[in-house]
Amino acid sequence: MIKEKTIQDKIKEWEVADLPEGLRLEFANASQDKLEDAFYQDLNFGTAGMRGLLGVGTNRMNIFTVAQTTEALARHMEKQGADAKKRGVAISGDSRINSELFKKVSAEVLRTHDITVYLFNGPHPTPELSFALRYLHAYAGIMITASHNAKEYNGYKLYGEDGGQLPPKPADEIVEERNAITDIFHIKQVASGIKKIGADIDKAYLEQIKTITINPDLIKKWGDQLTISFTPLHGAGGDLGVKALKQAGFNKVLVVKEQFAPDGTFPTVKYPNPEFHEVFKLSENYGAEIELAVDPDSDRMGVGYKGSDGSYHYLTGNQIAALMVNYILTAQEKAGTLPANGAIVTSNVSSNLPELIAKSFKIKQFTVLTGFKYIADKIVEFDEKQNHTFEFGFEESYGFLIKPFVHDKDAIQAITLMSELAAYYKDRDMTIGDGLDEIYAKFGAFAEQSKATEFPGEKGQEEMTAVMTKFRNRGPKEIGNIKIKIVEDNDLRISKDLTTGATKNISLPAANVIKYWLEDGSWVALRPSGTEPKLKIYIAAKGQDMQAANQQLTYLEDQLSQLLKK
Ligand SMILES: O=P(O)(O)OC[C@H]1O[C@H](O)[C@H](O)[C@@H](O)[C@@H]1O
Repeated sequence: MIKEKTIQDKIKEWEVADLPEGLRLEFANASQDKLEDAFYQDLNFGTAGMRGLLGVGTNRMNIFTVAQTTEALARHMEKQGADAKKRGVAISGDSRINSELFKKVSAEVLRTHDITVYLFNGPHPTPELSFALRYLHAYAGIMITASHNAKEYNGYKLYGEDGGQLPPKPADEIVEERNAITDIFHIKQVASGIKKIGADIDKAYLEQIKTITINPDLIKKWGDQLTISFTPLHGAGGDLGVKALKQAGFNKVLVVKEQFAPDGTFPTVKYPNPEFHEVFKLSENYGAEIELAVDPDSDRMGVGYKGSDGSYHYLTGNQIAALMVNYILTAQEKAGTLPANGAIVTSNVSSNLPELIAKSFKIKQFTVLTGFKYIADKIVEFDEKQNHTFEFGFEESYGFLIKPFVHDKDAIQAITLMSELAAYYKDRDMTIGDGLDEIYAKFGAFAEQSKATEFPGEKGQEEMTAVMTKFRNRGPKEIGNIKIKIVEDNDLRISKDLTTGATKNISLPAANVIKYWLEDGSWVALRPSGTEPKLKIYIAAKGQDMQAANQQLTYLEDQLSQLLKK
């Protein structure tokens, strides 16, 4: 039994350790509060692996915590046998501060265990790493990125041999290995025998991207006219993004120059997050018909379009997904390529509209928990059972996957499809917004929103747990004047119908999510984020038309915030 170290034990160890200059200075100047936050835990493994502030401490991203986690992966692989080690690990990273350094440390730790290492040269997108894993037949993958977080953060995503983010079981095993590594300052590293990759994988990945195009004639018709602005937000996706659009036949791509070069300080944006409209400020100057933005590791995409009034409008992740599902299935039906056993996969806090659209084409829908790894799991299951053709996967948090040659969300695929979709509406003399209205008229109006409240630090964690417990214990019967019909408590994995009292088991794994289905078909859900110290609140309001749905959304938002204050 290893005795757990106290915060003070850990601080003492770091005090005498041989730290690089930057970390040493930070340590020396840190306040007591800061030190406590930096040492109260080892960096958490959440929805998307390990993510945290750069800096000194066990609760921070630095060369020591990165080496420790990689050593844990290596020990885990030793236990899997010679084949796993021979197949090896592919390592990539985005443009963030220290991404290159952490890639190097990871590579060198693995090499001491004689594990094959494929190291991407320079910044590359996350979906490309996912693709590379199956392309290289590697055993695992490491992606150094903190996705869309501010520049102060970095992170470490672990991938399995199927190209998906590591599911909870192996992730837990690696965390256990990590806990057993008590001296994190003397983890061995060797620099020899690292295989460099990059241009070769770009080429193979871009070849696959060609399969995204459904209607090449449409692109031939509009490719020289449709204007598209594209920003990688200082991240890793610029080069591949431009190449993907070019090869598909879009010749009017206006690159947002100020944000094109990889730069981990993200000089033009505070949060390089395409969920936020602010990131499009510079794009707007380019005056394009559609605006595409991808986050620094190019797994998420945001979209804006110029409305008939000449101003820009921004879509939510749910709206983008509805448009995409509608376009894919419509275009495939026309081309005669719609599969008979097609299926889409969505998370339990995402919109139901894509499901309604899919069902109108006799395409099935599957629900999973938040975390794209669960969508990837479904793809693997479809492959094994040969029972469904994967047609689309998405999460409301701006993550989309069109073709399963990647097993994670892929913004390079998404910008390619989105451009074709814009051409489809242009061909019909419509904007993307008109396209959405057409969908609402057919399937019903939905207004959705995801909001997050910050609960930082150790105290924040406790407060967030308390909010969830309070909701569970209080058991509201209505939100404002709208009755709750069904309560889904995913922690207990029980769904209860409040009108009949009947209960059903939820087949999803346990997770801290509560979802209230209201009698008018709207729903609200609460869950602590698994990547950031935030409580996420999701609202999906239904109405006769968009005005009614929006009104309902405002009403529910207001009522819910009152409930949260109680
Ligand atoms: O809501 P969270 O737990 O913070 O997760 C938000 C998102 O984080 C990462 O990007 C994961 O890859 C996604 O699958 C997930 O949806």
